[in-house]
Amino acid sequence: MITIEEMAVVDANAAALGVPRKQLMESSGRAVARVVREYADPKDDVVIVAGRGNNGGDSFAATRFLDAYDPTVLLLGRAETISTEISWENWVALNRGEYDTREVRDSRDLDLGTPDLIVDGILGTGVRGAPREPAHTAIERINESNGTVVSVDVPSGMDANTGTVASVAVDADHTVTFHDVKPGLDSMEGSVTVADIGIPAMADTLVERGDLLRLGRAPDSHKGDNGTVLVIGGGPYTGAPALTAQAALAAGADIVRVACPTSVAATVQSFNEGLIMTPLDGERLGSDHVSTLLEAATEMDVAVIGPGLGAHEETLTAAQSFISSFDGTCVVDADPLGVVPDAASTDASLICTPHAGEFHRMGGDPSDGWRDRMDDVRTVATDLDATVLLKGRYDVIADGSTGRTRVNRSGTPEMTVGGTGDVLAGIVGAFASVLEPIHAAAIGAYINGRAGERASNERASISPLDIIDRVPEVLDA
Ligand SMILES: NC(=O)C1=CN([C@@H]2O[C@H](COP(=O)(O)OP(=O)(O)OC[C@H]3O[C@@H](n4cnc5c(N)ncnc54)[C@H](O)[C@@H]3O)[C@@H](O)[C@H]2O)[C@@H](O)CC1
Ligand SMILES: Nc1ncnc2c1ncn2[C@@H]1O[C@H](COP(=O)(O)OP(=O)(O)O)[C@@H](O)[C@H]1O
Ligand SMILES: [K+]
Repeated sequence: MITIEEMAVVDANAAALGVPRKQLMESSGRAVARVVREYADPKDDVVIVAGRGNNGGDSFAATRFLDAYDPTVLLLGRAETISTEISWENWVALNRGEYDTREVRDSRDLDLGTPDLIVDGILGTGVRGAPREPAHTAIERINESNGTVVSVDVPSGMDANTGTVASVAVDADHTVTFHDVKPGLDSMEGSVTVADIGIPAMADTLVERGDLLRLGRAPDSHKGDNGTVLVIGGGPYTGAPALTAQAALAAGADIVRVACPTSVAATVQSFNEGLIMTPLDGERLGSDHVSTLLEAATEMDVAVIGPGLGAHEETLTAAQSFISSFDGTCVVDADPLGVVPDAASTDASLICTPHAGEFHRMGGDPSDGWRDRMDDVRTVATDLDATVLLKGRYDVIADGSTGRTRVNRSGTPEMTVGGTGDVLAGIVGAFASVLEPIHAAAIGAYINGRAGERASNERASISPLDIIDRVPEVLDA
C-alpha cells in the first residue's frame, strides 16, 4: 500500500538514484499495454483517452506498444496545455510517428465512437476536485459505452488515497496501478493489476532529495507554524546546547528555547540572541529542575535533551525522570541515551540519536556493515518503542512501532569532528515538530550530511558552525 504523497517521494528518489521519471513512464506504458492485450481481441477497436498530465503521458507511451490495434488517441484539451515535459515528449513522439491522435478542445468535439476497449488515461493521482470539462463528459461517455475499460493507475475521477469520487469517475473493468496499490483502490470493483515499473528496490529505504518533498512548507506559513523546540542541555559544557539550538533555528524552527544551568546560560545566550533562555539554578541539571522542564516542554512541539548535559549521576537521574514523565516528542542525544532503556513505558515519542558507542550502552550491538545494522537498529528501536538513528558512515534509522527502516548516505569523514551530533540533534528536533519521527530523523541525517559535504568542499577541516551555516541552502536545493 502506498499513498500519493509517498509515491511522489519514491518517484523523486528513483530519479535521484538514476532512474528518471520518463523511464518510469515508459515502463508504465508498457505495463498498461500488456494488460490491454490480455483483454482485447486482435482486431478490436481500441481508443485511448488521455488527460494533460502524466496519467495521459503513460497512455501515450502505452500507445506505442499497441500498434497491433492501430489505436486512436484522444487528448482532452489543446496539446499546448499538456502540463508536463515527459508527457509532452511522448505526445510529440506519437505525432512524429504518424499515430492517429486528435485534440478534443471541448466536450462538443468528443466522439468516442463504439470502441471494443478504452484506455482511461485522463486523470491519475494528480486529480484535484471534481473533473472539469471535457474530462467530466469524457468520463460519462466512457461509462455509457459498452467497451472494456482499462484505467491507467487510478480510475479517472477517483481520489487514489481515499477512493472517494467528487462527482464522476470511470467505472473501470481493470486498473493497472504502478509500483504499489494505492489505498483508494482497495475497495473498488474491477480488477487491479500492480505493475512493477522498475523503481529501484532501495528507493524507499535510501534517503534522497525526494524526501524533501515531505517538508513541503506551507507557502503562507506563519511564525510558530514551523515548530517550536525546547533544548535541554549544558552544564559542564556550553557549546553543545548552543549548537543544537542554532541548528534547530537553521532547520526552520520558529522558536527555540534553551533550558540550561544558570552557570552557562549567559554564555549560551551570547551565541545567538534569537534563543530564549530558561535558566536552571546551579551548575548542572538536577532532579529539582524536572518540574520546570516538564512545564516548559509542554508549551513546545519538541524537546531535545542531552547536548552538553554531562554524565553526573544526579543529571542522569533527572534526565531519566524527565523522559519517563514527558508525553510529547523528545529527541534524546549524548549522555542521557544510556538511561532510555530504564525510562521504560514513557508516553513520549522518543527519537534517539546514538553513535556506535552510545548504541552499545543502549543495549545494541552494531554490526560492521550497514545492511546488517538495519536489523540491529530495528531490534533496539522495537525494544525501546522509539525511533533510533544510529550515526555513522551510513546513518541507519528505524521506527520501533512500524519497523520501517531507512538509510542515509550523505556526510563526509570530516564530520567526525566534535559537535556534529549536537547539530544533528537540533536539525532532527526542528523537523520532528512538522514530520513523523522516522522521517524527521531520516531527513535530519540527510540534511546534516549534505550540509557537511558542502562545508567539506569549501575548506579542509570543518566546524559544526560551518554545517549549521549551510543547512538553509541545502533545504532550498
Ligand atoms: N508518481 C510516480 O511515480 C509515477 C506516476 N506516473 C503517472 O503520473 C500520474 C500523476 O500524474 P500528474 O501528477 O501529472 O497528474 P494527473 O496526470 O493525474 O492529472 C494532472 C493533470 O490533470 C489536470 N487536472 C487535475 N485535476 C483536474 C480536474 N479536477 N479536472 C480536470 N483536469 C484536472 C491537471 O491540470 C493536470 O494537467 C499517475 O497517476 C501515473 O499515471 C507514472 O508515470 C509512473 C510514475
Ligand atoms: N565517516 C563518516 N562519513 C560520513 N559521515 C559521517 C562519518 N562519520 C560521521 N558522519 C556523520 O556525522 C554525523 C554525526 O556523527 P558522529 O560524529 O558519530 O556524532 P557525534 O558528533 O555525536 O559523535 C552523522 O550524522 C553522520 O552521518
Ligand atoms: K486514469
